[in-house]
Amino acid sequence: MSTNRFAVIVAGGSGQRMGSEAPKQFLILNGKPILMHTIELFLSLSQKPGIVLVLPKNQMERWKNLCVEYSFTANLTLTAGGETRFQSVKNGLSLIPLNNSLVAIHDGVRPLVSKQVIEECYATAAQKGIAIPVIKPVESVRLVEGSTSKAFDRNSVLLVQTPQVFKSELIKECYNVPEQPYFTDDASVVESQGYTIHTVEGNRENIKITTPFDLQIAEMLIRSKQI
Ligand SMILES: Nc1ccn([C@@H]2O[C@H](COP(=O)(O)OP(=O)(O)OP(=O)(O)O)[C@@H](O)[C@H]2O)c(=O)n1
Ligand SMILES: C[C@](O)(CO)[C@H](O)COP(=O)(O)O
Repeated sequence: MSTNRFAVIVAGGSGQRMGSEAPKQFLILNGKPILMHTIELFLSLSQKPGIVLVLPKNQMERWKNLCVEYSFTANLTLTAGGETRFQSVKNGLSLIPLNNSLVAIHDGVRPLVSKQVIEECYATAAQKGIAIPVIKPVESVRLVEGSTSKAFDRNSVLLVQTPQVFKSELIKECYNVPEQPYFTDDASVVESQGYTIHTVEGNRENIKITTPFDLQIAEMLIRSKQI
C-alpha cells in the first residue's frame, strides 16, 4: 500500500516582529503573497501532498480576497489557528488521517525551502518515522552565562528548519500532550515523548521570514532563482 502524503502549512501567526499591518504571510514577495509561493512549492512536487492550510481566525476573509485578486485556485483544506504555533499545528493535524500517511509540518513563511529538501524529509520520515532539516551555523557561537558569555563549540549546534515530517499516527499522538514553553517546533514536542529525532541537511536559503530585513533577503533570493 502506498503512503499518502500531507502537508500542514501553518500561517496562523500575527507577525509581531515584522510589524506590518497585514500578517507577514500575506506580504508580497516577487509579485504575490509569501504564502502562495510556499503552497505552490508543495503543489509542484511530483507526488503532490494534500494540503491543510492554517490561517488566523480573523484573516479568513483577507485570504479569500487575495485568492480572487491573484487568481489562486489551489485545492486546500482551510482551518483556523490558535494563540500559539503549537495550537495552530494541533488544529491542522486534527484534519490529517490517522493511518498510513506522512505529514510535513511547514511554516507558511518559509517559501525558499528547496524541493530536494522536502523530498528528503518525506523519504527519511517514510523510513524512520521522523525527519527534520537542519543546517550548521557558519558563525561562532557563545553561550550566555548571566551577564557575560562563553565560547561554545559550534560543532555541537544545529539550526532547525521546516518542513518537519512525521508518520501521521506518531505526530498526532505526540500532539496530545499539554503545551510546554520549550515547545518551539514539532521536533521538541515529539522528543519530549522519548523519540529520537532524525535530521537531514537543509538548504541555507530556507529562511523563516520574520523581520523586514528577512523579506529583503527573500526578495533577492527568489529573484535570483528565476534568472
Ligand atoms: N499562533 C501561531 C503562531 C505562528 N504560526 C505560524 O508559525 C510560523 C512560524 O512562526 P513565526 O515566524 O513566529 O510567526 P508569527 O508568530 O506570525 O511571528 P511573530 O512571532 O513575530 O509574531 C509562521 O508561519 C506562523 O504563521 C501559527 O500558525 N500560529
Ligand atoms: C519551527 C521553527 O521555524 C523551526 O526553526 C521555529 O522554531 C519557529 O519559531 P517561532 O518563534 O515560532 O518563529
